[in-house]
Amino acid sequence: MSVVVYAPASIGNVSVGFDVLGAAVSPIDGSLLGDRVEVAAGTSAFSLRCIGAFVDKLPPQAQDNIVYRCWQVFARELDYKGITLLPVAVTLEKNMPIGSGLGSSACSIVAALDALNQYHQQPLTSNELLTLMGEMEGEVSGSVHYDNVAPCFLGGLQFMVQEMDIISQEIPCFDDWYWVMAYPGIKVPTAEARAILPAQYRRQDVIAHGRYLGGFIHACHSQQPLLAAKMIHDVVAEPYREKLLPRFNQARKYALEAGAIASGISGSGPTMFSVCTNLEVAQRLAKWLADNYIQNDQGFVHVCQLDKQGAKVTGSAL
Ligand SMILES: Nc1ncnc2c1ncn2[C@@H]1O[C@H](COP(=O)(O)OP(=O)(O)O)[C@@H](O)[C@H]1O
Ligand SMILES: N[C@@H](CCOP(=O)(O)O)C(=O)O
Repeated sequence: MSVVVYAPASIGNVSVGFDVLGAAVSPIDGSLLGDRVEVAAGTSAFSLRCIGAFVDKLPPQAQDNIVYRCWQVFARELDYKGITLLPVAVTLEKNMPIGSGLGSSACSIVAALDALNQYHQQPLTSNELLTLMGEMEGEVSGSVHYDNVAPCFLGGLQFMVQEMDIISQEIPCFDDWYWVMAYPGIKVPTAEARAILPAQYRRQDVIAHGRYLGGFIHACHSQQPLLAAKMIHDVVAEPYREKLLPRFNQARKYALEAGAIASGISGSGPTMFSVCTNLEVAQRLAKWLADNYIQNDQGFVHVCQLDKQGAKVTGSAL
């Protein structure tokens, strides 16, 4: 018996909520934009086989793969609970480019921990799993943030509450929005994109950030899509990161002139997202981005919508 889990791409920050907002997305054409992990019976405590389009971008040594660390912390938690750890053979299908701004590490982390937990008949609660997921993200990016792993695991648009033992809760969003995701094909390591951010901000930026974030959350709850779109502004990270994204400003200007209602950096980049309310506009923009924002054959553009389910067990073995 084996378990295969698919974990979707995510948009960290969603521009307006640095480290506290994240959205899971999936291509409307049904193609996979996420990693898959299979856990099967092993002949030793742990083995790892890696396949997939971006397998050659992974660390060559298994012990440097975050999936291995996921198994180690999962084993730690079972030991605390006095539960027997089963020998496992793990397969990672690496479909997500690394350093992409699409939550690539989160996809592997979520798929691995969810699959290990399912294979062991779910000894850990969702909150316990999400806590481990945040710990793993902190290892690869230098500081714990949940805005990729929470939407990737739980689906939808997630707000990082982090109070009263609640890590994340879903915010109602707009299921009819089209999220055009354009990955240019170059790498921007999250850790580096976090290191360049200032330690302090001006009062006026703090006030603006509070207005945008609070306004966005209010507009989502009161279902005012155009107001929500107007609030999608990043005064925390984008002013410092845009220089890491060649052609981003021109692409964002084109997107808004072409009919997108919002556009920004996905996670720490270089992927950019643009929100459209009309499929034809989204598809026309996707074509333009493919011709003008993509920089090599590793790049791609997908028209997506919110993935409301998040991580899911899939039938097909790897
Ligand atoms: N299975 C994995 N998937 C993605 N990154 C991994 C994995 N295992 C180890 N890593 C390492 O984690 C780091 C992830 O880099 P990061 O910039 O956070 O990527 P992303 O922003 O796409 O998640 C890289 O140094 C990468 O080598
Ligand atoms: N809040 C994080 C999000 C990183 O997303 P990723 O997809 O680039 O890993 C940040 O902005 O650093």
